[in-house]
Amino acid sequence: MEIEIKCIACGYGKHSVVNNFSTTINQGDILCFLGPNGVGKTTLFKSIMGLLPLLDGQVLIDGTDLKKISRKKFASLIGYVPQTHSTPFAFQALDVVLMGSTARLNAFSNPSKSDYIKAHEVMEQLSIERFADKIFTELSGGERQMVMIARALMQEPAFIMLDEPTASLDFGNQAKVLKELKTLSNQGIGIAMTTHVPEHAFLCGGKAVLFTPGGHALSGPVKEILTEKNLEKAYGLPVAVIEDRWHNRKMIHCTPVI
Ligand SMILES: Nc1ncnc2c1ncn2[C@@H]1O[C@H](COP(=O)(O)OP(=O)(O)OP(=O)(O)O)[C@@H](O)[C@H]1O
Repeated sequence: MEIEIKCIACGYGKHSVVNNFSTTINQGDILCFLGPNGVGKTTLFKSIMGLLPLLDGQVLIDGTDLKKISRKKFASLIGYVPQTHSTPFAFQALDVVLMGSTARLNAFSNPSKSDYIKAHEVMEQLSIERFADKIFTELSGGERQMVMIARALMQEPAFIMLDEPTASLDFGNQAKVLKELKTLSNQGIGIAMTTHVPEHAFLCGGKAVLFTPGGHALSGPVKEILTEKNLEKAYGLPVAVIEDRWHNRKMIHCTPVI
């Protein structure tokens, strides 16, 4: 299964932010989107998710135009973890995770016993089982982030799109989320995520899309795209990309030169 993004333009009203952008996401891929603030990564993700109307182009899932896919079917194909998440109601974290299963339910049906079992399993997988009974709005930003990833996993989607999934996480939880995303991609789920940390893209392996300030996108294997030259072009300052070895493991560090 693949998501084909074909020459899309997206933005607000008549104002386009991203123009003529194309890429393909296959199941099992990890595709990291990088680029400076305001270049249009969130706008692009919202447009792919159908939350903003496309100004031009098409998003095809296995050749079928997104517009022809029902919302219910779509939810079973792509899970979405937005950048900010708030809920006006005092739901328990477990309820928020269970909301992921509503994609598969009818309008008036309640989650089944197996949905509850699965929700607990997913929370355990992400080491957040201890938050199950806590009120979502009373969790920290990072804890809420993990709950939202669990909610996306409840949908059992073929793809997950995550907008800055590591943004408010501590050092350890950032690594835990990246490791989890790698595991999910090894299990065949296609992952698309935005990040402001080039090292995270190197840790994930896979492919990268790097937007430069003019909105031009470079895409390809991470090592070919996140070069010193391209990163300097994107962020407007020299960047050192250093290959290293640690206990026989290849590591890549990425540091701005200030
Ligand atoms: N609701 C909106 N209406 C009009 N313009 C918007 C709206 N939301 C965002 N924009 C504009 O669209 C542009 C792209 O914003 P977007 O949030 O997609 O960037 P981004 O690359 O995700 O940024 P960041 O890395 O800071 O999250 C920005 O210039 C922003 O001001």
